Amino acid sequence: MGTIEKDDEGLGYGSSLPVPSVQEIVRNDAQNIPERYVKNLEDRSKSSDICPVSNDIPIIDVFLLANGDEDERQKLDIACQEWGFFQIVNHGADDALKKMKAAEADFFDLPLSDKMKYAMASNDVEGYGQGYVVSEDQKLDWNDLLFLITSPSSSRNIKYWPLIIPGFKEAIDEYAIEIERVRDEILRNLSLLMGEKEDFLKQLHGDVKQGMRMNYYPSCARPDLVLGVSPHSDCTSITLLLQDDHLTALQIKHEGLWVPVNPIPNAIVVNIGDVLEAWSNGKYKSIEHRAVTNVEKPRISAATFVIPGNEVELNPLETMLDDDDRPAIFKNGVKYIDYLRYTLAKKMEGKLANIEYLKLEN
Ligand SMILES: O=C(O)CCC(=O)C(=O)O
Ligand SMILES: [Fe+2]
Repeated sequence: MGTIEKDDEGLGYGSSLPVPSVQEIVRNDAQNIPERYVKNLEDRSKSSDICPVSNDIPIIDVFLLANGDEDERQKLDIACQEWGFFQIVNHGADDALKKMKAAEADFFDLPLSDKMKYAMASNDVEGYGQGYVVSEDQKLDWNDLLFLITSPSSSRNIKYWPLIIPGFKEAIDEYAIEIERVRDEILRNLSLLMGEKEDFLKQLHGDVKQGMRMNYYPSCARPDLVLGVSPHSDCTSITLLLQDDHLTALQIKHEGLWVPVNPIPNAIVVNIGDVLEAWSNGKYKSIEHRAVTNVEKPRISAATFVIPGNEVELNPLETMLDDDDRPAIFKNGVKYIDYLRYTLAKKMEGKLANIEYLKLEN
């Protein structure tokens, strides 16, 4: 099936102001950190806020889940309640994952003039640029990105796709299919855990889309002053993240401290987004996370966002409610598109500012 060329309406999700490429700033002068990237003192990473051990982040075996292993499903339940983050292994997507990482590295290796051919339009969040830039005086993250809607193929806006890179499209096609398979396995198990039929959550997404945010974090002479990505929760149902096998940079907020997510080679990091928190009436938690930078090497990551259809409502599910023990804490009737637009109109500033929009007043 061919991919349609869209008109200039964009996704209709929102927009982000154009800012310089950080990769280029570092290429021109690696020692100077422009003022716009120097975070306010209270927002910087401090060693006293970082948890010294991070071995507790759950590891889930997808092969066992797919075989109906009840213990593994219970592990998933605990992971989603207590951590909101876990790493998955035995997912069977090793080959696709390697090609995906290589294709992404090829894109950021292109000269700036080539990358700019895929720059975000002024009314869109898809394309090459930065996200969540809403004012000229806001502090910026040490990050460049390429955001693409990858599936269904009818939702792709091919003008943002760097098809000059041999194998780029094939790598994304293959990876997107593998991710859908893994996504469906996780959703199937979560449906059962939520007391629903196994295809329930998949159906609930309506016209589901997948979007991929490919992140490039240049090395930084002063990682203590900047952040790769500011603290945020994802406005997805779930997110599946590929990260560098050797650099620890992702951190999640757990019991008041930042816990580094040590990479496991070939694993995929999965996190619960705000949508699943609302559907589960708060049983499963979307977790605030951020990425820091390092002096030595650039880092790339690729987050696949599972995005429900625009009109899908974020009501807490009946099976997750109980008048006595679990009264509703999330509203009925909020449409996904309204929530997404609300979050994209603000800078990234943690989880609360977003999730409050979905919660009932107490
Ligand atoms: O690069 C990372 O490790 C995190 C990226 C992230 O949180 C995102 O793109 O939403
Ligand atoms: Fe994220």
